[in-house]
Amino acid sequence: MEKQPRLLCSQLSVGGRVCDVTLSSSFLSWREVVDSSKKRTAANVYGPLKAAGSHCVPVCEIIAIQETEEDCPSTNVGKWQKVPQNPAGSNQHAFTVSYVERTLKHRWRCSEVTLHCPDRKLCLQWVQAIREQLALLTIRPKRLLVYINPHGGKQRGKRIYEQKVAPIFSRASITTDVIVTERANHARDHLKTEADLKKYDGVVCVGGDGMFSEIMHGLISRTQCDSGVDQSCADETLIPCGLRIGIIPAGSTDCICYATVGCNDPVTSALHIVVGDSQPLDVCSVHQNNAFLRYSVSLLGYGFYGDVLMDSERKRWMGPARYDISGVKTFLSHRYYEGTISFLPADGSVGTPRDKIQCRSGCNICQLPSADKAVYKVEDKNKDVWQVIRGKFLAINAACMSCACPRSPKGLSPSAHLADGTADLILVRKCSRLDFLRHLLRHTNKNDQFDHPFVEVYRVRQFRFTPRYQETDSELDLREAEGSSSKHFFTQICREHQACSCAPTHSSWNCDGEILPHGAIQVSVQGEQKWSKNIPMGNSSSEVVQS
Ligand SMILES: CCCCCCCCCCCCC/C=C/[C@@H](O)[C@H](COP(=O)(O)O)NC(=O)CCCCC
Ligand SMILES: Nc1ncnc2c1ncn2[C@@H]1O[C@H](COP(=O)(O)OP(=O)(O)O)[C@@H](O)[C@H]1O
Ligand SMILES: [Ca+2]
Repeated sequence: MEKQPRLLCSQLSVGGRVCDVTLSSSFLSWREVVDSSKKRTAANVYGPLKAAGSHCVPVCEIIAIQETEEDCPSTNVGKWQKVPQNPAGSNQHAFTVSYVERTLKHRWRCSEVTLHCPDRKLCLQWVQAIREQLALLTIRPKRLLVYINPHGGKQRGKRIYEQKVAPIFSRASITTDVIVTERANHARDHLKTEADLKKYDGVVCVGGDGMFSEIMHGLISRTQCDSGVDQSCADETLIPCGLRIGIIPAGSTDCICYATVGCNDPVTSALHIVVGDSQPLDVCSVHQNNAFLRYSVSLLGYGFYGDVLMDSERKRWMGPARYDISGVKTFLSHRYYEGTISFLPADGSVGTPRDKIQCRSGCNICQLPSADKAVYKVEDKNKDVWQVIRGKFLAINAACMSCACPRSPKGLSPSAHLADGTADLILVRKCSRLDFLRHLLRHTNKNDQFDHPFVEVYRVRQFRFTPRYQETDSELDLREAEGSSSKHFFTQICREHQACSCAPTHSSWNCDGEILPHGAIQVSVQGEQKWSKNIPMGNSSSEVVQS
């Protein structure tokens, strides 16, 4: 730890023990004063007593500070009144500091410590000094606009917010305007046209990926509209949004929260929001022939995940279990889809989907500014050449981030980066049910899900997909020229007789958990530099923050 100039240093009492308490611009620390004249015991000869009595909290992780009023019942009047509470018996002036404590599996909790002072003047001096340090943390939000989807996940959004999140915001003196949505797209429309965004430092989404997507669409559309940017043009440079989005997980998959924070725990997310953590995210824009369709930040999946979603929407009443039932049903149906995928590969400097590098908060690759990425460029002849793959697929997935979630803790693409300007394109070709099951099961364990001959994965900047039934005559002719003449004859019959029994099967896209019925799409990953302000709050990996 780098030595910081001390702002304040006193001997205060913590839990009945006298401690040296120090405040610097970076840390608040307290260490029990060990009486050297005390007889040495086995416990303190080797130092554990001293170590156990030593604590250090980064100032940036202090949630709040307040003067403590210590009350206890008076015996004669039956009322509560202030009495001295210091076990040392010498004072009644204390202040309480609430701070972040890291627990297992990336979870954060709010802890408290009460420090007793010998007099009020010193107590106020400490409260003032800590408040001044907190006031310097300007990245922290003060006013938030909160949208709650009461029907997401197990329908616990409202309760989660009221019981677990609101008390933390209130302790951190964050003021909120809360809107419980009354219909799908309520939050999106409100953000797009009505909300007075100047009043807020951020927007909070209480719900799942679908709800996050609604809010993201509202904010992006509002910003583009205010700036006169036409979203329907696939090549248009988008204007960054000025507000961050915080996620309180209360949905069914919560993959955007899980993949960014490392867990789907509402208290952890609330604490990340309070301390002002942020993480830029890549956003994919999805178009069809110059018509804007949607944005995506997690999964764009055609075939298997599109079909799971389509089936699961009819079972919403089941809550998150709908995905398991629809997953099994879709797996058993074993449908495959034919089509053409073309993609623009990413530059080699952003790594590969199989390099086993895990993206974390502060990731080196995501932090490279785009100009530096160009300097690092590995000369790659294929860089600007579209690659084309035709075939029969069980699933075509594009993951802008790992898509880690409780069902798959490492995710669909474990090495995908959060903000590198690329997506991982995963093609699962037609294979046997058993092979597909092997592939799916590898999402739930440590084995490499890409290590199958029928799975291909590419890191891409853009891609296009055209299902066979939407291919133009010239595309079909090209394909048929590659195939046999009998195939050509067969295809002609099918194209001319739409009602024949061999009509192609259609899937739809799963776009962050929302159904996109369009088959043919064009997708571009908007570089993170364009989205550096449109970021979820509450999403740094604790492993990095701890280091
Ligand atoms: C037989 C064992 C099968 C195990 C398969 C496990 C594979 C899990 C991969 C999960 C990828 C999740 C990608 C996330 C997508 C979400 O955006 C989306 C919407 O989330 P929400 O709004 O919170 O509901 N969720 C899904 O599409 C669910 C996919 C579940 C597939 C089983
Ligand atoms: N009040 C509401 N009533 C019905 N649907 C809503 C409401 N608010 C939001 N939605 C929609 O619910 C869908 C699912 O929301 P989400 O929070 O992602 O839950 P889940 O993770 O269970 O799918 C989203 O498409 C969102 O637009
Ligand atoms: Ca990415």
